[in-house]
Amino acid sequence: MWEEQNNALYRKFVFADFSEAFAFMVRVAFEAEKMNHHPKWTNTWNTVEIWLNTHDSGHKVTENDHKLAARIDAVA
Ligand SMILES: C[C@H](O)[C@H](O)[C@H]1CNC2=NC(N)=NC(=O)C2=N1
Repeated sequence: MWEEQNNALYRKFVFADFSEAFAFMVRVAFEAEKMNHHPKWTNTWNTVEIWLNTHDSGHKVTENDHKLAARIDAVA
């Protein structure tokens, strides 16, 4: 589930291994490009952590962040 913390939507995704995690990141990258809205994220082996906010709006959580979060859930 996404949590709101420090003006960002945050969620941690854990996969079976690095291949699954990286394939997810590729799917997210294409969704992000389509929206021109991009995640801040980290990857450590099978784990991807994502923070979403809108720097163009003073680093606040906006509708675009909720929209990208929903698209990320759909490709997870
Ligand atoms: C110029 C371009 O539209 C902006 O820099 C976009 C690109 N991707 C972005 N991604 C996110 N998460 N927030 C933004 O404010 C943002 N702005």
